[in-house]
Amino acid sequence: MEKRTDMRAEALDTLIDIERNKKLSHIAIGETLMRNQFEKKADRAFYTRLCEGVTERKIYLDYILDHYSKTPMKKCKPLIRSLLRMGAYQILFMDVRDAAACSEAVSLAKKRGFGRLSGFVNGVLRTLVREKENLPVPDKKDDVKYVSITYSVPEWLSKLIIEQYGKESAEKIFASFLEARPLTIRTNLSKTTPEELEKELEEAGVKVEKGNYLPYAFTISNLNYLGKIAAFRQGKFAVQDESSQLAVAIADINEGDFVLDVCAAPGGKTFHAADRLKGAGKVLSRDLTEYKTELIEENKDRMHYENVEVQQWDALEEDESLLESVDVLLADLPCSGLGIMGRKNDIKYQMTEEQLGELAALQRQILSVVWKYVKPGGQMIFSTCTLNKGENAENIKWIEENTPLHLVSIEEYLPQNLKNRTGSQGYLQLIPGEDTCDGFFISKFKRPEAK
Ligand SMILES: C[S@@+](CC[C@H](N)C(=O)[O-])C[C@H]1O[C@@H](n2cnc3c(N)ncnc32)[C@H](O)[C@@H]1O
Repeated sequence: MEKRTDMRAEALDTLIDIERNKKLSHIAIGETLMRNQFEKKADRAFYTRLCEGVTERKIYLDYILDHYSKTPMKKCKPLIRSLLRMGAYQILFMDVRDAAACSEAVSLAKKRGFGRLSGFVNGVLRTLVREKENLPVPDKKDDVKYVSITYSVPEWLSKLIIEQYGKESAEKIFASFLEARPLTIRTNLSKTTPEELEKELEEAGVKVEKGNYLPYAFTISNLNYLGKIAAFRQGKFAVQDESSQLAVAIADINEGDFVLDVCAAPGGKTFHAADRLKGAGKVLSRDLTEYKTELIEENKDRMHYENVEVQQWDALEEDESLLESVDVLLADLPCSGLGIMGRKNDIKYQMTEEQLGELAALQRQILSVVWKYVKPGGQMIFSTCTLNKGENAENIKWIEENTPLHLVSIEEYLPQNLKNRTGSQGYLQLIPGEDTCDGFFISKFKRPEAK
């Protein structure tokens, strides 16, 4: 129990750090884990779940707390607000004794110099415990507000997804983001087989389940650190969602091909492509900054693909030396990331409507430069990890109208459970809640052969 108290104090500091310094939650959490090296797996899990849970359910928690507090959460001091959110999250979503959630919050308030507000914290949380079976429900007649509060998403985002996918799908999408996400991996087929990898991981005590779409994909659990797993250190697998794996699965990559990945960090698709080249051919893997290219280099060091060349290059700048030279162009462009909100809790709070428009425009600017690298008869895979149609459906229309490239069917590359949707038209939108993966958009274009 003493340890748990420490975990709550750590979580409180992290949540304040996120709010005050506008730090990304996974960075703030990662820094604390790195600094403290909590020994017990259960402590780490408790701390992480509390920080992530409070962050992802912030809007809902404030709605509930506002019902039981005389002072609205917006007006509370940051420390008290975070303490109340933490208490409410434990009471409503965690397997923790209610009395412990309340008393630990009160004791933390006192320890941090807010003794005179400890009665207020106690009162709000104890009322919540009493009313827990009788919680307020947002007004169902107002779709946007209802979805926004229930699934903790800003109203503009609730409105956007309802407009683009309908209310029922929007609810499924946002509900799925609140579920635990499994860690998905891709077998590096040039280094091992899926069967051997599965066996090796199980022998190391890792729980392994088959993927839903690709024969070389697995989800893994019951592990401490990836770095402790020999198969990972030896580059036998990469962490990659199946949706992202599908982006390379739909490309025809043949041994000897020249593949260019224009926005590559940390290298998920680069190394998948390299794996398919089986040592013959080359992947030129580019990203904008040194920090990003170093991330690709780190993965290269671990996975040892000699035929991957990493370069710092701004995709907006035309590289004349590459014109009409590339067999397969991977254009996995910067996007709003609305498809991976379940993994990255901050996206929904940090993204804005204006940024959506700016990102779609940036994608077009990059596309207007990079399509020219595709050789006649070559292909371009355009993908994003977003659900926003302005960056997806509208951009593929733009590519067809503004370049000689045209969409080609991807149906034959798709697994049975993704066939008969839009694959024959050359694209697929993967939808969380309906599909068992991140929200992702994939499309395939071909440049006509020279006459
Ligand atoms: C969606 S991520 C790429 C993910 C990667 N393809 C993978 O599978 O691991 C988009 C990347 O585009 C990069 N980027 C943004 N603007 C860029 C530019 N002007 N030139 C090159 N890369 C850029 C970002 O740094 C980011 O790493």
